[in-house]
Amino acid sequence: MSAALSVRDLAVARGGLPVLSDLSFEIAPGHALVLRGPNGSGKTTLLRTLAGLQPPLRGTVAPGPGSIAYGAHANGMKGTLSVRENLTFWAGIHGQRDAVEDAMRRFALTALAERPAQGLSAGQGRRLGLARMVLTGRPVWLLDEPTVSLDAASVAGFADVLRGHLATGGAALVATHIDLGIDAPILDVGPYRATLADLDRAMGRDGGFAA
Ligand SMILES: Nc1ncnc2c1ncn2[C@@H]1O[C@H](COP(=O)(O)OP(=O)(O)OP(=O)(O)O)[C@@H](O)[C@H]1O
Repeated sequence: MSAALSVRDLAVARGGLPVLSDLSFEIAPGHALVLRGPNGSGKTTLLRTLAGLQPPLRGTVAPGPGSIAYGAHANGMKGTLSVRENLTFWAGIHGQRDAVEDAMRRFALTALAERPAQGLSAGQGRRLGLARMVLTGRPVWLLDEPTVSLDAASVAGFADVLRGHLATGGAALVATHIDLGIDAPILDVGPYRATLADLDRAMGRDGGFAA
């Protein structure tokens, strides 16, 4: 079976500076991979690159961004529109309008359906962002600290949704510091930290000693 996500010899940069290099991994359909590494080690940069939000320095990512749903933030929601209106809009873009009520139920948003998005708490907004991601209907989820601001019940609810996604052949790459109770290997980005040689390469220098 072909990989849901295949990354080959990837190098990524932030602000023009190489952050990670020589990364290769695959995620099979039905599987998740947990991203770990200290603050500033490049997890977000990697996820943004995989999502097609910024170009890689080198390497390949397959499939393209059209198969990938990124994020867990409520960014981009219309603050004056209600939770239901926002989700209906996003679901419509992805041909998933029939799935809106179920997504609201799964993220405990039904009671908040008529609430303007700008009136949500941080955790409620996070649940709205996760519901929007689910409504893309895309097979590969890239999640950047999805449980930040979530209470214990919401973390458990999210883990259930993620398990359901994997059970139906979806895949996920999740940067998280907490144990989601998902059976997934861990990819520590520490060993892939970019070197001075990567910086030289990115700046078009040969990295050798000056004569
Ligand atoms: N907007 C930016 N412009 C330039 N450099 C940035 C920017 N955001 C982050 N960086 C730098 O890029 C590097 C990688 O940051 P990144 O956010 O990918 O790490 P992270 O592993 O996700 O960190 P955290 O665990 O704190 O979320 C860090 O050195 C960081 O300081």
